[in-house]
Amino acid sequence: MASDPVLRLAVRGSALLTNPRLNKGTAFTTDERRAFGLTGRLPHKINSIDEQCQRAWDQLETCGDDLAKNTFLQSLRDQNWVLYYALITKHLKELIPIIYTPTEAEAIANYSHLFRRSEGLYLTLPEQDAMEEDFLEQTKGREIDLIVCSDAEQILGIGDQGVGISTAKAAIYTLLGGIDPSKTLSVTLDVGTDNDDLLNDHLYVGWPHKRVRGDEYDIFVNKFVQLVRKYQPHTLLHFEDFGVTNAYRLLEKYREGHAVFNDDVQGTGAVTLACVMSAVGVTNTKLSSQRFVIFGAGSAGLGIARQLRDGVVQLDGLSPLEANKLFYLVDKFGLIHQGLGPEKIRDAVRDFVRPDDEWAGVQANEQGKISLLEVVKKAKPTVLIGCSTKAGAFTEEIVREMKKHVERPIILPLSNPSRLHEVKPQDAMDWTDGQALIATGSPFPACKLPNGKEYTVAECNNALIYPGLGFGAMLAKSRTLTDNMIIAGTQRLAQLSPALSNPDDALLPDFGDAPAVNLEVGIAVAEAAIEEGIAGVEWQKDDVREKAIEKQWKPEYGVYIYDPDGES
Ligand SMILES: NC(=O)C1=CN([C@@H]2O[C@H](COP(=O)(O)OP(=O)(O)OC[C@H]3O[C@@H](n4cnc5c(N)ncnc54)[C@H](O)[C@@H]3O)[C@@H](O)[C@H]2O)C=CC1
Ligand SMILES: CC(=O)C(=O)O
Ligand SMILES: [Mg+2]
Repeated sequence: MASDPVLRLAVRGSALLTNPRLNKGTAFTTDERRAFGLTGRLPHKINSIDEQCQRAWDQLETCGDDLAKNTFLQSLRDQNWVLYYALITKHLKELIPIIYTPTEAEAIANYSHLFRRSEGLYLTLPEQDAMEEDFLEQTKGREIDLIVCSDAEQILGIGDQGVGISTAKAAIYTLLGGIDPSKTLSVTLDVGTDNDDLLNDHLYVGWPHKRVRGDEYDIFVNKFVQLVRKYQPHTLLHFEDFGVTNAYRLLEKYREGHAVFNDDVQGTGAVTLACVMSAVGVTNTKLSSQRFVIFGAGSAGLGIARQLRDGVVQLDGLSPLEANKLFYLVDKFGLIHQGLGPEKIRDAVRDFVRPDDEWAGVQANEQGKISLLEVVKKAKPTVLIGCSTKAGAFTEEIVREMKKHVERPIILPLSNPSRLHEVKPQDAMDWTDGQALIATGSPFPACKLPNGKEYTVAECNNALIYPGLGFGAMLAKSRTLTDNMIIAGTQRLAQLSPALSNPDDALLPDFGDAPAVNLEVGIAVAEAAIEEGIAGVEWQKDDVREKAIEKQWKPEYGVYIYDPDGES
């Protein structure tokens, strides 16, 4: 579906040129220029979208570095949505790392200094009396499919940024999930920040106040969620980069009765399960015969542990209790084991706490921690996953120790951006004599193998699956996003893994194929919703593919007809 195949518009002149959803720039046709009062506002030549893309690409290439490219693309989006999405779609592999991880981390860290134009809805705690009015100002009369919101407490691996991320995540929904950008809304929930650099920066654009927590925070977030439920009850509500305690609490609190999704928990869990399923296919073993060490037990780490555990239960038939025993979680206090005591063990990790007697006699380090190295020595993991933000944590000693006990170690350093990865893929490959199966959170170049061949490092990033999960839930008009729907999407992703047909190939599909992959994920998710009886559509499972293709938004210009009674 083109953005708007035929649109009847009452907007004219500069109001049309400054509306990024409607603006076509030099692509307005002669008839449109005459009808909308644009003849004198545009140079003579009428360009095709391909010519516009070429011009934008040439300009982009003059930008000095990736951050400047990110800023350029941001400006382009402010001017012309179709051109922005068309350009990135044409150069997906090169430009996703510019508008998303790793460059987006730098853009968010510099948000206040790069700020040019408002984007989405800003809801600030001290101004919450006006929240309903502000919300309606941006949503009234609009049919919104998706709201991406963030309180920016744990942005990627760079921590508390006060404001940021939602717009990049929403753009990915359009690029990789085919979701109409006019049906998305990015929301910043500004509850202050504990980042002193921002608080001391007089150009900081957010609310310069310590981050508000506790009841006051809950009331503010609840007010927002209730507005979504009241005015946009069918919208998918996507939570991104909340701090770990809020991430789990909010997901549990709101997921019943509304399609709510936490990307860092569920999206990361799903893509990692797909990746491990693919690796297990290469090693010709089963999920249930793995031993998993997860380093960093925050939103992502715990989401991964739960999703892998549920995968073991659903796919291999283990009981949840048996499946829990396959996991060893390591966080700031070292291995999470009973002896740490209740103040160091969050409720959410309870399923995975190791018994003390199992570790009797194991050497704790000088701070009393059972270190990652000791865990690797004793647990002999087949899968080592990093989501700790601790760059270089998978040292040579640790990786070599892992290799002693397993022929093909599965090593997934997932922290973002690239500089925070727990190990460089090439190092992990060298230390395992070319035997490691590797995927990373941000894009990395291929590794050189001892036999002179190259190994493609898959990007295990939730963007390979969350746009499809969201699209599928929306397509089926599902009231909730259930675990079954997520597993269905995950299995479809795993089936598309290149390693399935060639064990030397990447563990996950290439990001250049991410739109087609997410479409397949979306179809699987919508089919699962229909099977579960929770879809809100009249049509049947057999119709899903056709409906999905029909609903995909494409960055193409529609035809505009002037109509004084049309959209103004
Ligand atoms: N590849 C992907 O799709 C995704 C990657 N991530 C990445 O994972 C990382 C973590 O993200 P979140 O889970 O959202 O953050 P988080 O703050 O919820 O979790 C980080 C965890 O690591 C622990 N940690 C920090 N330093 C440590 C150390 N030295 N040793 C052991 N544990 C340590 C923290 O205590 C915390 O529990 C980030 O870099 C993020 O970008 C997150 C979501 C998706
Ligand atoms: C990819 C992502 O969601 C993160 O790094 O937080
Ligand atoms: Mg995230």
